[in-house]
Amino acid sequence: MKVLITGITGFAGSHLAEYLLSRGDVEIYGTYRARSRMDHIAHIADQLHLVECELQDPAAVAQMIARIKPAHIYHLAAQSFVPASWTSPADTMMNNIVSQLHIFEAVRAADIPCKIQVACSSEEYGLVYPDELPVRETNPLRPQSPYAVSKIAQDFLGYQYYQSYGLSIVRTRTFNHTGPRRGERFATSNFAKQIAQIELGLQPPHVHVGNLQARRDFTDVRDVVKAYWLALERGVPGSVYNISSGNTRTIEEVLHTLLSFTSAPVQILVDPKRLRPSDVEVLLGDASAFCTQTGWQPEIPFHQTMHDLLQYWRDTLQAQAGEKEGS
Ligand SMILES: Nc1nc2c(ncn2[C@@H]2O[C@H](COP(=O)(O)OP(=O)(O)O[C@H]3O[C@H](CO)[C@@H](O)[C@H](O)[C@@H]3O)[C@@H](O)[C@H]2O)c(=O)[nH]1
Repeated sequence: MKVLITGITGFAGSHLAEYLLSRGDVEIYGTYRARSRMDHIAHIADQLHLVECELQDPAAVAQMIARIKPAHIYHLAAQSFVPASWTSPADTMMNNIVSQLHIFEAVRAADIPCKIQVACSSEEYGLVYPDELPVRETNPLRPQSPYAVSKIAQDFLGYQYYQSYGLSIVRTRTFNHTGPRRGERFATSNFAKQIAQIELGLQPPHVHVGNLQARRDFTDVRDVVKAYWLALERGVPGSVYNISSGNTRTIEEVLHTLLSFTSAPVQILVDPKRLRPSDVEVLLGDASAFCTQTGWQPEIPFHQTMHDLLQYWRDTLQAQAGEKEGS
């Protein structure tokens, strides 16, 4: 079976490719852009069919889908960093909404029996009241960022293309996920990188942070990509599913978990530039609909995820230092 992963060079895309390869029953195609970095997939690149494709170009997308004729599309490519959606809101809308429209239109034009997973987000819930927790798929959406609005548009377009044209679309509203290869701008990875830099003497012993009071529901990316596979194998087309762990913790707790793995003395400094115009205060998801439908359960404990993320940064920084010495 041919599967297509948009954004295969990214964080979730690279983990999904690894997971699908471990299953051994699929032929994997993946899109990247001219400026994409290949580090996350370099170790498996010879087992993938990589296709350069700008998803904002409708003709390129149509040609690519008509040629590959994938049975599954995992649409993971996106502008996924919430703060960037305030500095470049139009770019976020184009990347997230328009690219997805091009994929849907290309599948319609190719007239192929293709299942599509749309990567939506818990950010869509935005402002959630205490009596609404844990949040279910039926909760009102009260977005707190342009990014959240873009994900609501992706989500509702998925619903509408299913209703209007019968496209076999499953929407996943994934709560925060992290692990090795997480982009360094995101809180967990940013803190882990800073700690690893402090250990190596590459930065003074200060960890710079933003809003530590926000609460998030974290799942390991390696569990999340299994959920994406199950979403298309066992999910009901037209449906939307939360993917979450059912646990919430403050960002301060996340930081202290990471700090528990180091003996480096560290001072925590709040950087006002890291605060957002409006931040989602609390996210805690109810994934029971997805678990019941697909049998999915998150397996990797949060401590393990944080440990592996810190180790990822230690290894990455040491490798970079080795390269500099060698050159
Ligand atoms: N990035 C960042 N966030 C910080 C920092 N300090 C505190 N935070 C807080 O940590 C929380 C998590 O921020 P991010 O890791 O940037 O993730 P996010 O905004 O919750 O968005 C992530 O999860 C969404 C699902 O809910 C995803 O859709 C999105 O793409 C992203 O992965 C936010 O409340 C943010 O204000 C910091 O130094 N950097």
